[in-house]
Amino acid sequence: MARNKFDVDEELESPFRLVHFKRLLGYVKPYKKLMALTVFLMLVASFANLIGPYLIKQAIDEEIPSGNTGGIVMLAGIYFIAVIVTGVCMKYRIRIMARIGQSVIQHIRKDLFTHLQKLSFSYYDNRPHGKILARVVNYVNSLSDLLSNGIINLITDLFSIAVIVGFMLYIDVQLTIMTLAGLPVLAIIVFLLKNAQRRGWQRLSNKQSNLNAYIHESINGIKITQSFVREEENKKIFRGVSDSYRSSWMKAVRIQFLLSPSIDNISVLTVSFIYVVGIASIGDGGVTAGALIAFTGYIWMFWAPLANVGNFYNAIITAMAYLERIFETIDEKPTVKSDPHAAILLPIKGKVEFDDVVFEYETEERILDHINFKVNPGDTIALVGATGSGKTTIVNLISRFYDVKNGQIKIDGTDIKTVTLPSLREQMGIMLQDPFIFSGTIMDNIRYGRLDATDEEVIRAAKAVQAHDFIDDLEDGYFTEVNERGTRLSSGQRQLISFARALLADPKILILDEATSSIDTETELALQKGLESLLSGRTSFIIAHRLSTIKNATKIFYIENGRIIEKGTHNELMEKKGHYWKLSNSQGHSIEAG
Ligand SMILES: Nc1ncnc2c1ncn2[C@@H]1O[C@H](COP(=O)(O)OP(=O)(O)OP(=O)(O)O)[C@@H](O)[C@H]1O
Repeated sequence: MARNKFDVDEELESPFRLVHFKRLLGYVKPYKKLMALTVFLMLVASFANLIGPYLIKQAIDEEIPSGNTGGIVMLAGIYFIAVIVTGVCMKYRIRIMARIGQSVIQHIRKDLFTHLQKLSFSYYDNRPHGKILARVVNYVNSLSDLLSNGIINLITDLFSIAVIVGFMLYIDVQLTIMTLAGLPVLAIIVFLLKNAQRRGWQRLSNKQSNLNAYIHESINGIKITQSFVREEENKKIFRGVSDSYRSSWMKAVRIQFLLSPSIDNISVLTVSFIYVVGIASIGDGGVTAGALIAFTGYIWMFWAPLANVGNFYNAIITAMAYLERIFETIDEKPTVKSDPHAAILLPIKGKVEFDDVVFEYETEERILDHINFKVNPGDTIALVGATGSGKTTIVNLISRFYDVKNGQIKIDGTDIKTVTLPSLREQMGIMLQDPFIFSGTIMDNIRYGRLDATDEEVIRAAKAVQAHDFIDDLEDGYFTEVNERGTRLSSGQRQLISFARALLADPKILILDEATSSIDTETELALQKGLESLLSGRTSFIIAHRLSTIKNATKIFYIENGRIIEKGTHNELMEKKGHYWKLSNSQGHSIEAG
């Protein structure tokens, strides 16, 4: 059962977890020298920036009244240098931080992708692929800002706040206390608004993930959509998903735009208040005009870093939710994995045994019920039976795509759970009903399972399965580019390519899951020869609804409700006049009827 459909929001509300934050810092650690340099640059920049109002105060209160032109020029010069220093430091800080941020993101994304490659079928069975995509792309991107700016900004903002308050106290203690008195009120407003803002962004990224999942599903199913003329219905669903994305976007920005004017208003109120109090006290020998101007300058500068600290708090809380999902994926244990003490499966002969195998998917419904059989090397086994009876499940277990619940599967007498997965799967060749074609050339696609094969070996394999002629007819022959899923090829051609791919990989055990279903009778006849060379010397399991393709099998297993209820050669089963005979007759009748 799908854990999360395209229209079900992911849980994105998570508390701050120090362990995740530490893990994130682990990714940043290799860049700690560069980070230290950036902090230094930021501190220099903010100090140079903050000195401005103080210089103005000096000019107004000291140099202008005393008519000291040299002093004024010197202050202007210091100001000019401060501006240049700020600019240069900022430029390098942005450059270094962007580099660190992107490197860290690349590292996290690489870990995610590498791990996704290892996860078992059951993981993919249960999740919309668009949402997995959102984790690798969108969620990781969302960390970018936090990593590029957030952490460093926090340090410099806290530093700026301390320096500003220092300058303010130096200018006038009383005015500073008055300014800071309003601080708790502002903090509460910022906190509340920011909280709402964070929830707004989380809702938005949920909706974006849903949108991703739906678009992904729709692209994959486009042919079915068009053939069932579902475009209008799908448009309605899309409009629904996209409307909720739009409205959550609107809500998020509405809250965001509320914050900035609020802070501006509070700043203006505070500055006005300080002007009133300050001007009233100028005459009484209180603050000087220059001090008042400098002081209000600092007030303006004070709110920005304060709001940034609030921003950081929210950015980190939001990032925590993303990190949680990202680390959850990285930590997801493959349900099927090599045992730590697993041995390498040495080159096999191809004997396969199912010893009282019981199997259930995550739904815990019994799918295979005490399956027993022994297959000798080189045998061809055909699996037949009604749809949903468990044929594909049996062959999936041989490659250990899922683990059995009870019983054992042995290859050449070795329990497949005791050997490493790569050494097992390398000796298997699997061809599915809808063979996957990757973007690239036909040559690349055939070579997919054996990268060291020469061009001549690829061509020989293609010839053996009768694929050479059609490939040769393509405009660039073996070097013709095909797109993902091989949409420019017919399904029969895709199957022939997957036959060649399997032959080239030279597996000892071959699994053909309805692999000949899309090949026309003429091609099939030609293919029989190729298939013979493909099957010879290998143990093969063939699932086919068309019984004509499996008459020559060493043994035929008739599967019903997860059990083998008939076993034997075609002739034996025909004589038995049981289920296989009935199936065979029904196909004969339907052919006659057709
Ligand atoms: N990933 C899965 N999760 C849960 N149940 C599954 C999963 N895959 C298959 N099943 C169920 O297991 C049963 C056997 O499926 P299986 O694909 O092995 O049948 P089959 O005999 O190969 O069918 P067909 O001939 O239609 O391909 C079915 O009832 C199916 O619904």
